[in-house]
Amino acid sequence: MQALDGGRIGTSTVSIALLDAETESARAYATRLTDLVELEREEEMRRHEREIETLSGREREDRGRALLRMRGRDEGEGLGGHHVKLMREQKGQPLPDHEIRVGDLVMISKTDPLRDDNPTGTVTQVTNYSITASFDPKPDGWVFGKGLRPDRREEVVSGLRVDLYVNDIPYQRMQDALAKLPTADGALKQLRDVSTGVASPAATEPAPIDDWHNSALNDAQRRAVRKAVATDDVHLIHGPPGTGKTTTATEVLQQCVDRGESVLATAASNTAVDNVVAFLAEQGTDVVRLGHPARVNDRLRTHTLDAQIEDTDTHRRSQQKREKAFAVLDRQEDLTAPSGRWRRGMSDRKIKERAEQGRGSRGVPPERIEEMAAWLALQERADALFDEAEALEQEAIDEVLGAADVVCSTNSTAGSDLLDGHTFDTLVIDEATQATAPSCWIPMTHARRAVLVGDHKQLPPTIQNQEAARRGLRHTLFERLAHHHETAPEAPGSIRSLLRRQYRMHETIMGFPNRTFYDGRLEADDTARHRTLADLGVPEHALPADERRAILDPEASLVFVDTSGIDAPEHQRSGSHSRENPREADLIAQLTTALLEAGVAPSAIAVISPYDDQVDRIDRALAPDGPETDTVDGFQGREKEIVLLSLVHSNDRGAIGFLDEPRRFNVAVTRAERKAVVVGDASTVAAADVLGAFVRYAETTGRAVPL
Ligand SMILES: Nc1ncnc2c1ncn2[C@@H]1O[C@H](COP(=O)(O)OP(=O)(O)OP(=O)(O)O)[C@@H](O)[C@H]1O
Repeated sequence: MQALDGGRIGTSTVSIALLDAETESARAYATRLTDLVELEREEEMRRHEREIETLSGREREDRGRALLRMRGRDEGEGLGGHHVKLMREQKGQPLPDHEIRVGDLVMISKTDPLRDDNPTGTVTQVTNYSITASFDPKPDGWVFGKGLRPDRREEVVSGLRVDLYVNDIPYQRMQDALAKLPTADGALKQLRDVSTGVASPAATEPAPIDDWHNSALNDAQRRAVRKAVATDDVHLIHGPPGTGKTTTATEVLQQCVDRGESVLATAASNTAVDNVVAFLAEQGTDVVRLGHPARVNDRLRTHTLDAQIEDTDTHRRSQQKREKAFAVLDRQEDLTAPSGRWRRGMSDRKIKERAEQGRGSRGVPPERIEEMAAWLALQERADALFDEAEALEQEAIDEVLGAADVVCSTNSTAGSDLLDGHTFDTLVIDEATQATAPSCWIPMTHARRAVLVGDHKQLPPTIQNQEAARRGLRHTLFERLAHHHETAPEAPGSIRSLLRRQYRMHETIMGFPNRTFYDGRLEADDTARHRTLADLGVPEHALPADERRAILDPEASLVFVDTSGIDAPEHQRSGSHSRENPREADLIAQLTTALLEAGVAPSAIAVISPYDDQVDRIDRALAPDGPETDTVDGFQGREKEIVLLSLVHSNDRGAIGFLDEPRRFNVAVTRAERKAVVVGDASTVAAADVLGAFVRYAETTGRAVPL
């Protein structure tokens, strides 16, 4: 092989690289991942098809994935094909809430949404009143309401249905990022080769740091920051729940800012990004959060790019230009537009020439021509003003991005046009073990080096297609890097830092995940070890005298409430894939109310459940200004003094659905600081290994309260 290397076969040069079963060439790696992303995309389409089959149009509209009673207007040829504007049949009616966004694929149908020949198009614009999509080829006439009613007097009102078919943008961005890998050079090539195991990470000495933003960091956290800040390519920060991964990542970001670097921080989910933004903002770092303000936590809206742009003078100037443009367009109203009847085939240039000469043309009187020329002049003026407004808007964006210390976004949004051409000195991906490799590559193509933070014992990325999962999409970049460059975290050249001391949970809450998931290597910091509700000044006598007192006892930090003795069956709403348990929801509402009445602040409590429908039910049972409610997946990375968890499942089959993923249960029980109350039916859930072990742990070490 050595003899062959560098030689020629025909016109090709032979290059021999060392590959084993686990290392792939860059091209093979990118191609494989691109194929897996495509499988995911197809799976999403199939899921929409299945939902279209099983739900009525009205039900799908209620979920925001279809729009009924629509009509189409032909907008002519444009970028990407033939444009059609879709609006409610009734003029001027706004669209209901929906999930359809620019870049999504939508399908139009009239009688049967499952017909193979229904046109599909890409959404190019969304307003409160309309969706515009481009189609190639041009859809048939029925889409534009062409045709006559049987009485042949009036145009048919279309009665169209628009269905969300696939949210294409994230897939496109992943594939665009992967497409850059085979021909990458410089920093991206090194990141790629270290990730595929072809190259070794560059050896660096930990950076000396004297000024810490967070002086509370422990030795392991400081070591992790020193190594991350010094790395030339990749560093991994690994730690169980509450060990301060996000805290450490925040320090890494701030140290990089201090060194004058440009910094990008991302995560797969909006919640995780919000979490990083909150940490940074708390420390007074200037952050700008990319992404649609509607998907950003209310408290953090002021950090969004949109909000910050609105505060700039440049944006105000842009708005003024826009207003002027509209005023100019208003003046057109009194003039004759150069449309079919008066234009008579004349080009714009011809109209202007004739107007200058004061001449008419083929039955169009000179005064009409003059009006049309004036109309055209106003149009040009308005167009120029709109262009200037747009340029100023771009300037405002650049201003805000340039002034920010740290840019934060989801992995996917890092692939938006906003960051086109931007390369950041350092990228930090939080909760990287919850992101697929293609998702991480989106921000990685914008970075010189990357710090990945995660814990592979918490929730993995959601993968919809089983084949894609099996063929490797479930292995995250974090895991792959850890695997390729496996050395003890303490070893000098290791690319991995391990955090072990947790600052969140009372030791009884920590005990179960520690023995089940972390081989007993987790230790509780003294500040957290003995924290209970009693420290918050909740007196036992303030609690109700019924069985709730045993459950809410301030000294009991881990309580399992067993509903197997009462009639509390799970339910499934019709058409829903989710689950709910009304009795559990009522019980949780009563427990929460008792806590609030005993003086606990709503902000100290969170109620979580694996199921959306149960969260929704509990949410409705609580007062609007009551505690936060969320799914377990949505609450990953978060913490609260008291967490109530509703397991939901109660059936004769021992079926536990979402809870069959032990990592989801790990996330769920590790959110509480002082008190975790888990409500569930032991006779159902204990059939599963991990949950069975948890019930036994609660009986022996925590507290079990049978109802
Ligand atoms: N060195 C420290 N001293 C005191 N408190 C700390 C320290 N490090 C972290 N904490 C606190 O511990 C809690 C958990 O930290 P953080 O959210 O960063 O952990 P995490 O590892 O990211 O958790 P998760 O895995 O659940 O996302 C936070 O309240 C944080 O302020």
